[in-house]
Amino acid sequence: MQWGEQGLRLLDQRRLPGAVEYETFDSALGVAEAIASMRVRGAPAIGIAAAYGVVLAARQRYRENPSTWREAIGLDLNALAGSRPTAVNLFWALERMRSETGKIEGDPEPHLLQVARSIHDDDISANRAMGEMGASQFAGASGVLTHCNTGSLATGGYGTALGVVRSAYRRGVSNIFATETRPWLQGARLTVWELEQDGIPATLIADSAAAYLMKTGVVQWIVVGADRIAANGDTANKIGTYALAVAARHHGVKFMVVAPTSTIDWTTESGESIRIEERDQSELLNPYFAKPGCVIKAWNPVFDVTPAELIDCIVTERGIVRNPDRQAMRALRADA
Ligand SMILES: CSC[C@H]1O[C@H](OP(=O)(O)O)[C@H](O)[C@@H]1O
Repeated sequence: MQWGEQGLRLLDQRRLPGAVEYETFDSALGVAEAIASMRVRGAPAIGIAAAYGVVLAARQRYRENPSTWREAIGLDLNALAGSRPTAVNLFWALERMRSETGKIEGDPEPHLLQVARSIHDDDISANRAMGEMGASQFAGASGVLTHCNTGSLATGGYGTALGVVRSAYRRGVSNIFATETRPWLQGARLTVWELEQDGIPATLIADSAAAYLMKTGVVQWIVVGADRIAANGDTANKIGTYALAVAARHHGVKFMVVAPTSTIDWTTESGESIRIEERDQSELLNPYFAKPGCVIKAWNPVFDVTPAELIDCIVTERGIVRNPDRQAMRALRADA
């Protein structure tokens, strides 16, 4: 993701790994569509893209009418907020940008661009810090399994859970596994592509092979990202994460969530209240079944919620919470 004079340049993640194709977006509505269509995806990356989308909105509305741009960008903010429902980073970034608008005199673009860039840069710094903190928990471990894509493609850079994997590899963890992560294949298309680009050896497995892999004893940790963490530590993440946590607990494998504190939603008491995005059934069903009157349908929730009691630790840039619950999570609050 790169900002330039023409706007926001995004890598179309739907085309990876076979094609590396970029597109530049010059409007907030364009960025909203890029998020909704998953050209750009991953909770932190969605938030950062939305922040740049607010810059584009302010640029456009200020040019239209310097006196009413603050009111006019409301429609753009709503479009960005409506792009995807689960990742709280999107709403955190939009509120962060909106809160700046009252401070601005004259052309809003320079000020808002500076804030968007700081959100981007802070995310990369947080990821590098979390990478080291998370990897420091792997003492004695030789194998780790990760789910979905939580790398540079899903963040401002380096990654959350995949950042921990990158740091752990440098510390000698050599058995790295990635699930394919059906149906959108973030693991099979994006995670192993990122690791190949880094020259980091890894093994792709079918989602359905994960429990069997844990039974072999070759992995000691599961490390995943998050889209929304509730105040009690319940964590919404890519569909399949909950099953991994259940199998991990059964097999004595440790379970780590890695996410910046912008992923924690303090207004949501528990995972029961987290809205789970359901995407079109065409992302799951073979085109053969896309015919009038077909009796076969698909249910395509793309996130699930892992209860805090199945999570051994949550790694954030503000520190690590072990055995998360409501009380333990309070240490991560900004006012803690
Ligand atoms: C650090 S990415 C967090 C999170 O976002 C991914 O979802 P999606 O690919 O649908 O945007 C996945 O749940 C990752 O774990």
